[in-house]
Amino acid sequence: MLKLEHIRIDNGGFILTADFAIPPGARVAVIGPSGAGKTTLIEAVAGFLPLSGGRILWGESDISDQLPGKRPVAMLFQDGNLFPHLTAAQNVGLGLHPNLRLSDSEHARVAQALERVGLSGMEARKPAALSGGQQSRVALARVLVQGRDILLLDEPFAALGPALKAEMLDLVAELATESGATLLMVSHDPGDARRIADQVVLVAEGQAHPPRPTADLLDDPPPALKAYLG
Ligand SMILES: Nc1ncnc2c1ncn2[C@@H]1O[C@H](COP(=O)(O)OP(=O)(O)OP(=O)(O)O)[C@@H](O)[C@H]1O
Repeated sequence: MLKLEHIRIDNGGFILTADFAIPPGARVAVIGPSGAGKTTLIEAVAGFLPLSGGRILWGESDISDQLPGKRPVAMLFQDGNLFPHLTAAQNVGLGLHPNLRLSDSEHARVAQALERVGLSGMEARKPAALSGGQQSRVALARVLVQGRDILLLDEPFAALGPALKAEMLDLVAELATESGATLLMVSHDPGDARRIADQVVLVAEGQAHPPRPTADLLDDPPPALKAYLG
């Protein structure tokens, strides 16, 4: 269980509060107007932003003061964040060790992760020699190889076309199910939420609201969501 216990985040004067729990293995979409605080919420869970109140718990442990690398989280950024001078395998290996000194079993884990996202045989290619979709797969393999309990995705596939985005979302859902990881995904697109999320956290008016079943919320949106959905 990921518990956000009366948390308060102060992001340069912008204040966001949240008080709810997310069951393990849930797939949660985080939606809301631009500037409402979706990234702020995800970054606080990842440990990139400190709390100014409350606690974040994973199971029984309080992770509020843990450094990002020590938390049970892996984050997939908007642009994938691949290094152009490194191969696909090296970019994935960074998920295990920033210095890329990997043991034999770690090299095997990198190869397995690349295979799982459909990139066998492309280990030695650099990002420039991969398509946009393949680059997204490398970034996803880097998240996967870390084997963390919580996956945080911030608008991960915004740059991809609709068909490719749908394919990547389905792959993320499959991988989360396989590993039992809890997924939190920021998206601007309610269609993404319907596609892979069983619950939705609405971020609006300074608050991240408790998760609600996706169809319930999107079929009968509260005013703040209605205004955003148009
Ligand atoms: N470093 C900062 N200093 C001051 N204010 C900030 C800082 N970073 C973000 N903010 C403000 O915090 C608020 C929330 O930003 P955040 O990026 O979390 O929103 P968002 O919902 O993810 O937006 P978008 O959908 O546009 O990406 C915004 O009003 C933004 O201007």
